[in-house]
Amino acid sequence: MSGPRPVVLSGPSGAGKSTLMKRLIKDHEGVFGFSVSHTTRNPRPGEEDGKDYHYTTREAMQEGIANGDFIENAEFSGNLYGTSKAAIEDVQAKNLICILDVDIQGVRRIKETDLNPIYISIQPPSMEILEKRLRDRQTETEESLQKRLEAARIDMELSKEPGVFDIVIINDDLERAYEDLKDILNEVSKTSSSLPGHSSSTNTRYREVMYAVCSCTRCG
Ligand SMILES: Nc1nc2c(ncn2[C@@H]2O[C@H](COP(=O)(O)OP(=O)(O)O)[C@@H](O)[C@H]2O)c(=O)[nH]1
Ligand SMILES: Nc1ncnc2c1ncn2[C@@H]1O[C@H](COP(=O)(O)OP(=O)(O)O)[C@@H](O)[C@H]1O
Repeated sequence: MSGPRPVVLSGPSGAGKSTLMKRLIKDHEGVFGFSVSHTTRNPRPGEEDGKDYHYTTREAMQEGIANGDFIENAEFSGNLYGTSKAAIEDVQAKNLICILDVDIQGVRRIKETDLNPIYISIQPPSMEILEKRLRDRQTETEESLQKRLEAARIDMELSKEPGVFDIVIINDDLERAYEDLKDILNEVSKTSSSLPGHSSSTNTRYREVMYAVCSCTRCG
């Protein structure tokens, strides 16, 4: 795939991915674009078709998957979700950095493609805080909340495996997490425009991250 490297945001439902991503896109107009996924779940109040998701039926989505329209798809909490090729092409055609919000299954499937994104995991400080945030959000029934918590436990374990993510951000304090996300993406954009630029970073933590995501011969 050509153009700037896409960014995959993953992590448990309720970790704060949408909150961080929406803010990032709003604060950097003309820089980032969201890959609008398809889903069979119902829209929540305030969500817009074509903006938050393409809301569809299982039959239509399965047909699209069979046609090869999706780069990845997964079942999550009783619904189908997937990233269409068109969703990514729409963003890349505008020369924006494509941001994808996918679950851990999506991360694994994207790794089998040639998309070559940066993989960032957004994690909650604890299961207790995650549950509180999901309850306070008031978007889930008790049943879907329990399914999300079960998926979150699995996600939090798998995310610890080395090599799955380039970086993990703990979303405890929202401002701090947002600053971390911006700093990381800043470093990524610097290094992709002028390689090798990593050693110019004075921040040890980000330097380590950049060595992890870089494919240049100096760092590889
Ligand atoms: N694999 C995959 N996962 C997706 C996609 N779109 C959203 N998801 C994930 O599906 C899960 C549920 O998303 P959603 O229903 O919006 O609930 P929320 O995460 O609690 O706001 C989240 O983990 C998302 O990251 C997609 O296109 N592919
Ligand atoms: N750092 C934070 N502190 C407190 N509440 C948060 C924080 N980050 C997100 N939230 C809230 O937690 C809920 C889940 O966040 P959301 O962005 O919807 O998560 P996700 O997209 O990962 O499912 C939302 O109601 C959001 O306002």
